[in-house]
Amino acid sequence: MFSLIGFTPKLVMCDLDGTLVDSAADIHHCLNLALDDLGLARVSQLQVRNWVGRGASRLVYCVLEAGQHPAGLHDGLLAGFMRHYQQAVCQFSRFYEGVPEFLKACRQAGIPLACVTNKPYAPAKGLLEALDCLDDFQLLVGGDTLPHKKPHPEPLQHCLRHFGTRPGEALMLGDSRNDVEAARAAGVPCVALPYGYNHGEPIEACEPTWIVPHLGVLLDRAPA
Ligand SMILES: O=C(O)COP(=O)(O)O
Ligand SMILES: [Mg+2]
Repeated sequence: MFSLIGFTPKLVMCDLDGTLVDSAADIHHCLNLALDDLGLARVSQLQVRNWVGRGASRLVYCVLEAGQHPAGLHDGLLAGFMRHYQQAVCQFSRFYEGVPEFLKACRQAGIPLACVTNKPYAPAKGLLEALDCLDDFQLLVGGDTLPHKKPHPEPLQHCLRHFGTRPGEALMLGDSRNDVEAARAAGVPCVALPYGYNHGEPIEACEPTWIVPHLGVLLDRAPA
């Protein structure tokens, strides 16, 4: 395990949306239910895929801006979205290729896992629970857990302190510029996945330490 990156990390910090879980269909569905409640036009799943990654509040601002709706609707739409999403966080969401095997391998190797997401804590916990992997993570940091979220290094530094791990001995896994920049600012090497949500920008442009097609590649098995 981990021969591709040349060291065995003492802590693996994982982004959630777009890295472990393809969650855009549920986010899209619940956003549209909240838009319906307010009599506003629906958005497409492609739009949502380009907006996810900076937390729920920013997501709602993107929706309002795209529909040319007044910013004053933000708090109402956010509350509606959170209500719907909390009730139906995992109707369509699925792990990406290699994720269950990767989590299992880390568990078996005794490598602690933290989930570091910009998604608010409550739905992040609900999603991990629904996918039956909450217990794989010794720590969950949501977008509303600390004063700053990614790309600020604070969530990663919080994890490093919690586990007493030095930055260079940890590993960040992510799909977006937020993850790569947070890792860089915290001094943590970063494996990026190219399949997630990066606001339309190729992940190469963010210059992560490594890019792998899926997390199964880190397990040193021959690809299927
Ligand atoms: O919900 C979001 O904004 C994305 O969260 P992520 O940090 O898990 O990609
Ligand atoms: Mg992400």
